[in-house]
Amino acid sequence: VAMAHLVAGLARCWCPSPLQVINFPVVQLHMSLMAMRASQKDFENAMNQVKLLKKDPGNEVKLKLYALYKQATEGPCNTPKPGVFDLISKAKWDTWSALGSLPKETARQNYVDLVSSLSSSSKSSGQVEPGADRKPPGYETLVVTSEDGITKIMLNRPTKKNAMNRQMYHEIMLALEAASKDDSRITVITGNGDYYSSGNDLTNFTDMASGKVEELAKNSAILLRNFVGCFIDFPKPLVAVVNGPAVGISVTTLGLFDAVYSTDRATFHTPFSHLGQSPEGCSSYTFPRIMSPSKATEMLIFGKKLTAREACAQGLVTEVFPDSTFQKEVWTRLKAYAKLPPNAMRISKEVIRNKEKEKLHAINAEECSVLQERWLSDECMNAVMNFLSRKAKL
Ligand SMILES: CCCCCCCCCCC/C=C/C(=O)SCCNC(=O)CCNC(=O)[C@H](O)C(C)(C)COP(=O)(O)OP(=O)(O)OC[C@H]1O[C@@H](n2cnc3c(N)ncnc32)[C@H](O)[C@@H]1OP(=O)(O)O
Repeated sequence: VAMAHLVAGLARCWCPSPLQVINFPVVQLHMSLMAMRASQKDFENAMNQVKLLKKDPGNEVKLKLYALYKQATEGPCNTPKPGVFDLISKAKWDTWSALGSLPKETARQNYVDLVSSLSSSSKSSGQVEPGADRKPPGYETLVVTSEDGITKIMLNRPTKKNAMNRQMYHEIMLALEAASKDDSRITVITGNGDYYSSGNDLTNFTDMASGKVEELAKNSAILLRNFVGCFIDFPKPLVAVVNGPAVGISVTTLGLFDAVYSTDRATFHTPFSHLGQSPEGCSSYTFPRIMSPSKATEMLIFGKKLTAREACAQGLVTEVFPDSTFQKEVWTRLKAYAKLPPNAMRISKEVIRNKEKEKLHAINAEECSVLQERWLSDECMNAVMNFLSRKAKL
């Protein structure tokens, strides 16, 4: 966020037009950041402090520490990706790779900052209620609960309209993996607050300021491909409870859900051309099939925003409910569905979806590779800088 503000600040102060922003502030940005970087001594102290932590910081934080340590000591991840079944090594590899080309010095500073925040929260743990430190580790960007046969994954960055930062992409993958194996029968994704999700967090692009943009784009394409792959492969009925407007990737992935229930307050739009980007989430294949090629063009190429009722008429949304009764009606219905025999539901999903899986994985791979190029284009860079410098609302 600090980086985003810096970049936005630079854009406003030094450039009359956002079109000129991309190339030159990077060096100055680097220099000002260098001044506040941690020394090797600070880094070593932080490594010792980690061993003294009284409270287990939880798996997410441990993964983050691991990735930052590796990045600070070895640089970007270039080891082969572990197999899909080696979950722990894969989670470690994913977290490290997601750091892209983050410079070693920045990783060292981030590691020191993270340890320092853990140490201060661990010092104050004497004031919290007894036993609180035995709470199971949770997610930072999600609230995941399981009851009445339903696992609910709630996107939980309401002040950012549930924009998906890198952490959220990783956490959604982990939550889907866990939900696929727990004893729930249906999995639901929904949002906290007034938005379902505003799509990709555009501050994800601020890492571009640290150089090695090609590598960052490549790692982001891998992240996106894995993320969408989890939706393609999800084995149980997956339902979206769209509690408010949805943008970008939160719309395209709806084509991979088994049912989509929406409040009448929601809107659906994919401003890819406005952002110099191209469709993802397999929407280049699912949308023309769901809603006809020309309606898909209006959404995916021209960025037309649909109301919930329009999205329902075009088949993207299963049913629309008045906002005042939305939560009550949808959850009553889902609880009833969750009483159905789980094996029958899972096998029926397999019969419906399995024919398409291979095709969808191929489409996903192609979309990600096209996007990887798009992210490096001037059109995309300029659109993101526009948003970060508050010149455009999409
Ligand atoms: C090489 C790098 C690659 C990057 C990583 C790739 C990973 C995979 C990428 C997958 C491809 C996905 C594509 C998409 O999803 S495209 C869609 C992207 N989303 C947008 O373009 C929406 C942008 N947001 C807006 O237009 C408006 O914020 C919105 C209309 C959603 C709401 O407007 P409103 O006026 O009601 O509210 P605010 O703008 O004041 O928002 C409140 C705060 O939330 C922040 N916000 C909202 N959305 C985003 C977002 N998408 N990214 C970052 N931040 C967001 C907003 O800035 C406000 O923050 P502050 O309070 O701090 O100002």
